[in-house]
Amino acid sequence: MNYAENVLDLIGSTPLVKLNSVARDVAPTVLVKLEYLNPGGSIKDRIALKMIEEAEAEGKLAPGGTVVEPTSGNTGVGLAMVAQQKGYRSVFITPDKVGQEKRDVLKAYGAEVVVTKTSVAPDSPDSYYGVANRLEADIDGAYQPNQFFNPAAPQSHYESTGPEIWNDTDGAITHLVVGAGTGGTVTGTGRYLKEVSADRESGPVRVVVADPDGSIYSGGEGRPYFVEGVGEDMWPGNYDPAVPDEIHAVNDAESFAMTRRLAAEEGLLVGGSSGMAVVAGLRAAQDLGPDDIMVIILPDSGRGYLGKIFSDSWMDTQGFTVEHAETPVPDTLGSAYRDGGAADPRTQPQGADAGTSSAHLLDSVAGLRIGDIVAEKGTWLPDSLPSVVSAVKTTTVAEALSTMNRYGIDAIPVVSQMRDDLRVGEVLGSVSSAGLAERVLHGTARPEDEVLTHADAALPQVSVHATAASVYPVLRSAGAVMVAHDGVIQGILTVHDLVARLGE
Ligand SMILES: N[C@@H](CCSC[C@H](N)C(=O)O)C(=O)O
Repeated sequence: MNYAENVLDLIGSTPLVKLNSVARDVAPTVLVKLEYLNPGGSIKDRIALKMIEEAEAEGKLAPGGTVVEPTSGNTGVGLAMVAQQKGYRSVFITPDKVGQEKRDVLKAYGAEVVVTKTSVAPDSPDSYYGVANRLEADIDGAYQPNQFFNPAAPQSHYESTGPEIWNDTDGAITHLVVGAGTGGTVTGTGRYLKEVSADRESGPVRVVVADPDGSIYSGGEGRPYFVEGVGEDMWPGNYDPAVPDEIHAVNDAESFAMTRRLAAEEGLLVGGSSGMAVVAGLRAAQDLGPDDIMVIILPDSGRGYLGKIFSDSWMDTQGFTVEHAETPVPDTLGSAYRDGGAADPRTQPQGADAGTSSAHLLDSVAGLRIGDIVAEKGTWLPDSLPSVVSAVKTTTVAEALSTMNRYGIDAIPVVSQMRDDLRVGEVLGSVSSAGLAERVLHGTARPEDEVLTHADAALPQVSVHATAASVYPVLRSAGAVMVAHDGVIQGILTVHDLVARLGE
């Protein structure tokens, strides 16, 4: 009989598969390592097991103990699985950019989940690191593996991921491509492969790091991005900068487009960090020849992102372009639609346009593209007016009110920093002149208060690709909407902006 004694025995030994369709324009053989085939669904099972075993061996974790860890999800799943099998309680702290599906998975394993804000500084007590430290101190018998600094994490890749890749390529791998988050995968796997190939005639393995645009590894300031589980806003001890040979910044739009292509063309349902790694790999492969063998690590499955990267409406709302394969409707079906049967899906609004009506909007406005209205608005606004009028979180209620009065705007976003290219993740909420004025008049807000303490939910967000007709119902109830393209806010649209387009 062939079976494992325990699910933990199934961690590792993941296969390599060749990319065909998406890599057809590059010369090297491009192989991907399918880490979603680990039992917890990601590469993080490897570090979870190693960190817990080391903690037990060192007496840091004992029966009755609790595992506490800040995580963007996958390390949490690995730790939850290991903790459950070994009889420990587990508590995970995840930033709010982590999707609900991932949190539900943690709970399914029996873990407890605490959610923190994504847009807080890493050294804030309210960041997911800060809350984890507090819980570790408060819970009796708690142990925080600390994937960002625990040397057992890179060691697990040095002992397993690296040797697996070396053996499965018969020592022929020339390039390793890997996303960096905590830094453990690139440090451990890269270090092993470089060492084992050091004396090779063809030279050592070259390590290519893929990094979300905005993250510090590729020179960013730690600005927010949508891709999950990779990139950083602080330097983790497990990232050894001596290991990478090149680092590529990849933006969310490129990562998500490739993630969808991997599912649609290669049969690989993987997460956004996998799409990001493949974009970086194919970029690096442009300069390589047919004898090169590239291995790209795909960290997790796409099942945790069905409500995001694989949801047309989520993608649309963030302003990402959704490519659709053309599905021809048979002629007979088409004529049935034409003959007054059911509505023809080819002509019905989809995504953001679905389920709304343009009956109450004049034809001259209804069909206008929101992105065009916002761009046009930019051409006649005074130069002094930023494309997105907003209030930085630390400004006062009085200043926010005066900004809205000055520009004649009813509602503005509250942001972490003033930016020309404001990212969706930098929007913390919104304030309206009516709402703030009412609070001041009722004494529940003082003019000198920080505006963030009186912010409401963020303004609704729509895509540049949406039409005025589809956006109008939201606009009418909210008064203003944020218009996004590729995760960046292009401007604010108000009902007045639609009125201004009448008669043009
Ligand atoms: N800063 C990153 C996440 C860091 S790595 C965490 C790890 N992948 C995990 O599963 O916990 C982000 O922006 O998501």
